Amino acid sequence: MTDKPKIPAIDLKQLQFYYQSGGWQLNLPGLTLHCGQHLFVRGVSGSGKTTLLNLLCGITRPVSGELYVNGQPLHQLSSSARDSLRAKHIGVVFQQLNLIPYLSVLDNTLLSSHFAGQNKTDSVNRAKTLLQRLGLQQDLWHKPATNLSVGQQQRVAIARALLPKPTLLIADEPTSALDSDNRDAFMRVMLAEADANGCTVIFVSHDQSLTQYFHYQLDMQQLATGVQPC
Ligand SMILES: Nc1ncnc2c1ncn2[C@@H]1O[C@H](COP(=O)(O)OP(=O)(O)OP(=O)(O)O)[C@@H](O)[C@H]1O
Repeated sequence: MTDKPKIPAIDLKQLQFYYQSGGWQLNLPGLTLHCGQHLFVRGVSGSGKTTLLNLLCGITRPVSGELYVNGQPLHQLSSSARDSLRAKHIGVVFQQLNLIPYLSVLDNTLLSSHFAGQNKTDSVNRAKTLLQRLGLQQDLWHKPATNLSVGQQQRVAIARALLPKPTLLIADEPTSALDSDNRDAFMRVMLAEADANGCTVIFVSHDQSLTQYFHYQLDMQQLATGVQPC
């Protein structure tokens, strides 16, 4: 009996995207990433890194081409179906973090498990453990997110993204405000959590020193010419 072929975590083919205002275009011939692989993406400012992440997590839809995430055809799904897939399976850390200013650190963290439909008591316990491992101690948990420094907010954002144990984690410059000790702790917690849950990671950063943490690295120029990470 032969093994069933494994479904890639990410599989894109001849993907094209441009904004309504025109001018700039993203053309990606192909990219395949398998479950559990961790990819570091770099590129000069304006090369399309954030646009690529928005496509991969279904916030925007490609103009043409095919984009499969865990076998789901994102290029064919409605906006609400893409939102539902993201809530259940994709953890995202946006460059702007998108924390709710008036909610506490703990409630911001819990939002992801709420949208994923997970058990509240289990989620609260796991959220507290994650926050602690990221160096955010109990005295901060009930403060509004806006009372935190940007580096602390970045750690809340990764805790929120990791909480529901996503199958795909997408992070856009999530460590830009962290000092080196907190950045290293952040990377260790993020990747240990990802490995424990078989989660695929796509991580965008300008910080070249972080490439040591990843299985593969690519720049946007390589992606635009169809270079594969393996
Ligand atoms: N909402 C938008 N409408 C029109 N053009 C946009 C929009 N967002 C980005 N762009 C353009 O698309 C291109 C890619 O932008 P994107 O933000 O993806 O780049 P980036 O590599 O993430 O940049 P940075 O490293 O500075 O964050 C740029 O030329 C940018 O001006």
